[in-house]
Amino acid sequence: MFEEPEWAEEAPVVAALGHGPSRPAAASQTKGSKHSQLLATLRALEAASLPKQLPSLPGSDSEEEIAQKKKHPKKASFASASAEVGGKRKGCQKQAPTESDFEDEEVERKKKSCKKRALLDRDSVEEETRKRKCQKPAPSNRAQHIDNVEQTGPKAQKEHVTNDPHKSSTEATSQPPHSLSRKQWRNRQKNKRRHKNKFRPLLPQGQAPGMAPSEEAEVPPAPRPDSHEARAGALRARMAERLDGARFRYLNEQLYSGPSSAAQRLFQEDPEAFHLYHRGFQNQVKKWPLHPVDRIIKDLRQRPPSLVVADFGCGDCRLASSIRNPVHCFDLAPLDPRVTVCDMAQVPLEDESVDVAVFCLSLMGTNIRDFLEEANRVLKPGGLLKVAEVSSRFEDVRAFLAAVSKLGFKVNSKTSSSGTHGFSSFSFSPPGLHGCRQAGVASEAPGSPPTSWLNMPAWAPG
Ligand SMILES: C[S@@+](CC[C@H](N)C(=O)[O-])C[C@H]1O[C@@H](n2cnc3c(N)ncnc32)[C@H](O)[C@@H]1O
Repeated sequence: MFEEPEWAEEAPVVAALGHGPSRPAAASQTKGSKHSQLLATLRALEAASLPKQLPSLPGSDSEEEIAQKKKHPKKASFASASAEVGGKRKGCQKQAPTESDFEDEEVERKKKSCKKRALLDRDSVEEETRKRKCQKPAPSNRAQHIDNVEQTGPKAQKEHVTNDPHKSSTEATSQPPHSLSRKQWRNRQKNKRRHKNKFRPLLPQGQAPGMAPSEEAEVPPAPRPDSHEARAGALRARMAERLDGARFRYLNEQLYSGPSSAAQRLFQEDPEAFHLYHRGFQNQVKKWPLHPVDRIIKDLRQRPPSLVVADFGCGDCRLASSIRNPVHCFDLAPLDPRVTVCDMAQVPLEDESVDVAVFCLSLMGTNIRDFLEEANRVLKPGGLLKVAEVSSRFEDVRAFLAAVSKLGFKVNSKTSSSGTHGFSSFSFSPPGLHGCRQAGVASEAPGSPPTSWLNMPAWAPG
């Protein structure tokens, strides 16, 4: 195998052949010496040509080469490094195409192997170079050669990264195991991908499929309309709605079946129940073709806006919001800042201070008479009492009118509609504080319960 130190010793001889001086006196000696020199040079050239071919088979690990490496492990390391790198580069660029002994495929494989080895051997080459530099000065051609090697390193590395996909870091991990055939390995990769996709959560709308897994995990996917989650959500909403409806009916029943003081306590202790009641009430209102308070609003709009109005059981103050008149709003709990929270059996108003008293769907509880007497107290003489209720509550309208008349009120008008959403509206004129009281007291035996004055069935919401 060609070794660079020998080449360095032989090189001057070659140089003398072409450029040395000629002397005729020692012609024969010179001729013989020249002849032997020529032979030596030829041998050197022959020897020099051999190793150049051998590195064109790098990585082939031929028996010969392995044997050489075994014989001179250290030298072989450097020699193979320098010669292989240099030779392989040449082999890759020039020599391989001229090697007719080898198949193209073999040459390609060796080219790749050449690049790999160039990188791997770079370190050992550098190390050996350092050692040699310390031992003796490097010949120019060798130094140049090592320079080439030095250049080959990064270059080879670059090529290694850019041109050799089999050696990229990502692919290196997915190299087929030696025990598997290429086809088996491909199938395995395909299965892995399928498995991965199978358990990947659905991408939310607009999310790119290439998004990083961490991002996918951070953004919870929106459930599809027909998904189990969506159906469960809809079911939960329906159940909650039903539960609210049931609680509304329960509260409604409570308000009608007990005295107003009990209703007041109920909402004081559980303010949320009041809101729930009103949500239920609003749901009922949506089903009605006409809200009775709108009829009262229409009527009051035709009257002077200076009239003072008292709304008993005002709810969300729809009346006060719809007319220009000053309105006193009373209720058991506030849905609006204008509300004065109180039991309407006792409102904080002066006697004979209002022009119009309104009870719209608010004659609830067993002490209706107390409400009407309180209205009579605050109404000015010549004032107006307006009552609107669900028609079904008036089992006997005449009985109702008779009871109210006993309090001193005079019936002005009545309108009634039947059916599920039927309402009855009445308008009364109060006889004045004194007369009302006399009428009320006169009609009832002392100490008798208010329910004995008038029995009105509770409104049962549909
Ligand atoms: C069915 S809502 C009607 C609300 C409003 N008047 C309307 O027509 O939209 C009945 C209202 O009367 C109130 N109410 C019932 N009894 C009451 C009482 N003793 N004192 C004050 N408000 C009462 C209830 O709290 C409820 O807000």
